[in-house]
This record gives sequence, structure tokens and C-alpha cells, in this order.
Amino acid sequence: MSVFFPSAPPAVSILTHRSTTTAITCRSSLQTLSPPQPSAPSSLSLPLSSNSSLPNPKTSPASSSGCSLNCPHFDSCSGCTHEDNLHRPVMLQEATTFFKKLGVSDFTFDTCRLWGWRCRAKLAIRGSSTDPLIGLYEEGTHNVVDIPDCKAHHPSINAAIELLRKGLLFRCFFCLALHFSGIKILNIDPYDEDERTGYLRYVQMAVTTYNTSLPASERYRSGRVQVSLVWNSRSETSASAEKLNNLATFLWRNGGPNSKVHLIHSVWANFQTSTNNVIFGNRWRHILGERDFWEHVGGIDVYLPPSSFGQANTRAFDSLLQKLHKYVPLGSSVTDLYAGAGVIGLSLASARKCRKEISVRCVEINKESKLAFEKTIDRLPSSIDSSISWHHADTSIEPVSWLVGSDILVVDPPRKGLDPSLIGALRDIKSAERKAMTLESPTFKAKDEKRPWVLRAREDSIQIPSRTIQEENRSLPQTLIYISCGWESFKENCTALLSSKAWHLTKAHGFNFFPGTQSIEILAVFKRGPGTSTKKKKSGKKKKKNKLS
Ligand SMILES: C[S@@+](CC[C@H](N)C(=O)[O-])C[C@H]1O[C@@H](n2cnc3c(N)ncnc32)[C@H](O)[C@@H]1O
Repeated sequence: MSVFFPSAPPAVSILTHRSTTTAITCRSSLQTLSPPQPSAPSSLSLPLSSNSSLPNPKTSPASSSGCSLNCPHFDSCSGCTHEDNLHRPVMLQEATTFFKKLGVSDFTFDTCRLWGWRCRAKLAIRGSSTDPLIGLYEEGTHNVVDIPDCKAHHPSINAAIELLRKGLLFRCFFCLALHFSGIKILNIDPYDEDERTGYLRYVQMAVTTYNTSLPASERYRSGRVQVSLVWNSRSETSASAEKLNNLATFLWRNGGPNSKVHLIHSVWANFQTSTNNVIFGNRWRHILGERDFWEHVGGIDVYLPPSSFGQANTRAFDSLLQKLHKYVPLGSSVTDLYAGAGVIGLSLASARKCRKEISVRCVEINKESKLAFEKTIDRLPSSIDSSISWHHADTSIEPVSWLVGSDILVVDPPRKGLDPSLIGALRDIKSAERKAMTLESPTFKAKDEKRPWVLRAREDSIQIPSRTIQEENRSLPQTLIYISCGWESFKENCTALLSSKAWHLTKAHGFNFFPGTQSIEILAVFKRGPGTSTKKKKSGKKKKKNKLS
């Protein structure tokens, strides 16, 4: 649940989360950013679990100086950049000022969860089989820092790392009841970048907090981990396959359904032999546990294979989606660019039961996301009667063709921001619209032929459309909703859009997606045209005309 603390202009409103589970209150009530206040205002939710190393709210009240990270790895790990005032990232003041200058004085900020928020982590594995290191690189190096007590990780991730490293009582009758590491006992060497030897390169840990056999209030803290082992071999048939299977079995035996705490959801392998810094190779193999991995965000069940993009902060993403729904009127046609598995578009399609005739088109460059889209669409409520499609395409190529036929454009690009060609198309949207209205527009036809996978929400409504969405509706979006995880690129893109006078900014919201870092997630709403001042003049003229006529 979100609680709204009204604030005096020009301040930012801070929205905070009250957990359905155990909650801690960082004292204070009203939040403004100018002048800066020393104390934390928030009601903060803390996920706690039996295997959690998070502070217990009953024993560790938040300090009056704010909400601190209190992480033992802070000095050596590159993951977090600041320790204090997690509820108020450094960027927040700058963002508030930036939006105010652009006429948005009611910028809000949702503090979200401050600890245990990361539900998806990619960690490097280095060191030796007798002393494995599992964590992030030290700033500017390839030295891995062990982070067993990371305060950002969902506690289940830390527990799964622990299982990978130290294990439980494994083969204790052989080893005189000593506790040995899963890696040590199986004699699995971590990858050595210099020698290009060893087996285990990285691990991706993804937590699902959607276990419907538990009461809703217990689901978050009882999250289970999909473990993906990035293995230094070409495939599962290579010589080291036995070691890989032994490690997977070890994790499953000690963390699967027959263990004391069911921690491990599934174990996957990814095969990567490249010498570059790319984490994953192209080959994936499901080894143990459930193949299907579901999460529930934005009101829908979302399927997330390990190969597809997934948001790291599940709960914060859910808050953002709830906010986003408010900006999409019933009956809109939506294009979701940089869509991943289409979570944003599909969540919009299902947002309200009465939403009919909405059309959603998702565009994504990673073909691995297609399966996730198909699975997710299968679980959409049967009341949804929308035209929904997913396209494996590069947004930067002929971007105008993706804009045609949409009322609302949602963009959620990677950190580097929008592709220059898309920025160009949006700046020049008026002339693009004129062209689109021309029946024989070449851009139009070309894209139409390239649509490889057009899926419909319901099997029985599948029709090979004789008239595509674009042919029915050739207008271009009147609203642009920009979701950004890269503040610097957002500022640049925003300035470029506004300077074209093709768009003006109407709303902006911030979300604490990455507490402890410099980053915040932005949801910004742009409307077509140059904005209020010109509008006022125009409406003044209109009034006069009306009077005369
Ligand atoms: C920040 S993620 C957002 C994904 C999705 N909206 C979600 O929330 O799950 C950015 C996505 O853009 C995709 N992407 C990057 N460049 C792209 C391009 N040129 N065209 C289409 N998609 C692209 C990435 O593969 C990634 O899935």
C-alpha cells in the first residue's frame, strides 16, 4: 500500500510503502527536499525471513539520521555508492529541480523497499576451489568481492549464495561432520580469466515471490531462487558436464523441496566460453526444479525465463506499473517499445476489466523474450478482448512505423536511453504523421511485411487480419510515457524532445528502484505540442473567434 505525504511546493512528494508483513517506521511525516531534512519520513517495509540477515525492525530501529544501509561490504563492493538516507537518493534533489524548471512542480518520489529489494542478481565467481569468491567486481577492476551479507539482495539470494559456497552438512559421514562448500566438495574450480580455465564463471539468482500456496503477506519473504550457473563449456555434452550436474544436484538436494527450507526454485545452466565480458552465452539448459518461473506484477502473472530481461526490483516495478495505469485511458492503442517480454503492455491490457478494444503492440530486440510473452499472454484474464502483438525488431530501424496507429507510446529503454533515430522521429512527429496519412507511405508497408509474430490474446479471436491495426488507425501518439533507469540519458532525451516543441512534459514520478545507488527510475508523461503557454494563447484566440461568430 502506498501512503501519500503531501508536500509544499516546490518540494517533491515522497510516497512510501507500508508492508503487508512486518513494517518499520522511520519517523517523520511530511517530506520536502528544500531545505534538506535530516530525518527519514518513511514508513518502510522490511522483508524478514528465517534466513534473513536484514536488521530486525524490533531490535534495529532506523536511526534519526535517516535510513542507513549498514552493510559490511560497503567499502569494498561497487554495488552501492551511498550508505545513508537510502530513502532519499542523491539524485532526488537534482531531479526535483530539473522537473520544476520544466513546469512539473508536483514530482513525486516513491521510496519503495530500502533493503532486501534486489530480486535478480548477476554475480561473478572467481578465486579458487578452496576459497571461492562470489560477488561483484571491485570498482574499476576484475577483482571479485565476496558479498555474503549484501543488504540489497533479497535474503533468499544471500541464502542461495551461502548454499553455493558453504553448503549444509553434505557427505558429513565422509568428512567427519565438517561443513564443506558445495564448490569445494565437488572440486569445481571457479573461472580464471587469465588462464581461461575453470568451470563456474557467473551465477544469476532470480527470486520469485509469487507462491500462491502461501498467504500473500508471507510471499515476499519466502521467495525462491532460480539459479542459473554460467558454465565455461560449449554445451552439456562437454567433459565437465558431470561436475555441473553434481553441483546442480547438490543445490537441489540441499535447497529443494525435500530440504528443511525450500529455497531453490530451479537450477539452469548457461554455456559460455567467450573471452569477452558478456555474461551469458546463447545456450541454456534447464537442469532441475520447475521450468516455469512466474512473478506477479502490474496485476498480471508474468513468465520470466532466465534468458529474458527481468526488473531487479520487483516490488518497485509493481508500484511503477500501478502508477502507469492511471495515464492510459480506456480504449487506447498502445505501443510498448523496448518491451522485453511485454510486461508493461500486457499489464496495461489487463489493468481494468472493462478495458476493451485496447490494442497493444510490443517491440523487443531480444528474441528470447518471445517465449515469455507467449506464456504470459496465456495467463491473461479471459475478459481481455484486446489485440495484442509482440514483434522481434530493432526499434532504431524505421522507428516511425512503430509509432503509427498508437494513441500512447511507452518507452522503457536500457540505461543509454532512446536510440537517436527514435528521438529524431519523435522530434519530427508532425511530419511523420503527415506522411503516415499518405496511403502509399513506403515506411508503412515495409514494416507491415516484417511482422513475424502477431499473437492474439485469445485463441478464438485469432484472425489473419486483412486490415492491420496500422491501416485502421494512422494517427501517431498524442502521449509519450517514458520509463527511464538512466538519469543522464533521460535528461538529454527529455531536453531534445522539449526543444523540438513537438512535446511538453506534464507529469513526472520517481521510484527508488536501486536504493544505495545514484540511480532512480523515472516515469515521465509527455503530451504532444509545445505546452501550456502556447495552448493558453490558442484557447484565447478560439474564444474570441467564438464570440465573433
Ligand atoms: C530496461 S529493459 C525494459 C524491458 C521491459 N520493458 C520490462 O520492463 O521488462 C530494456 C529492453 O530493451 C531491449 N532493447 C534494447 N535495445 C533495443 C532496440 N534497439 N530495439 C528493441 N529493443 C531493445 C532490451 O533487450 C531490453 O529487453
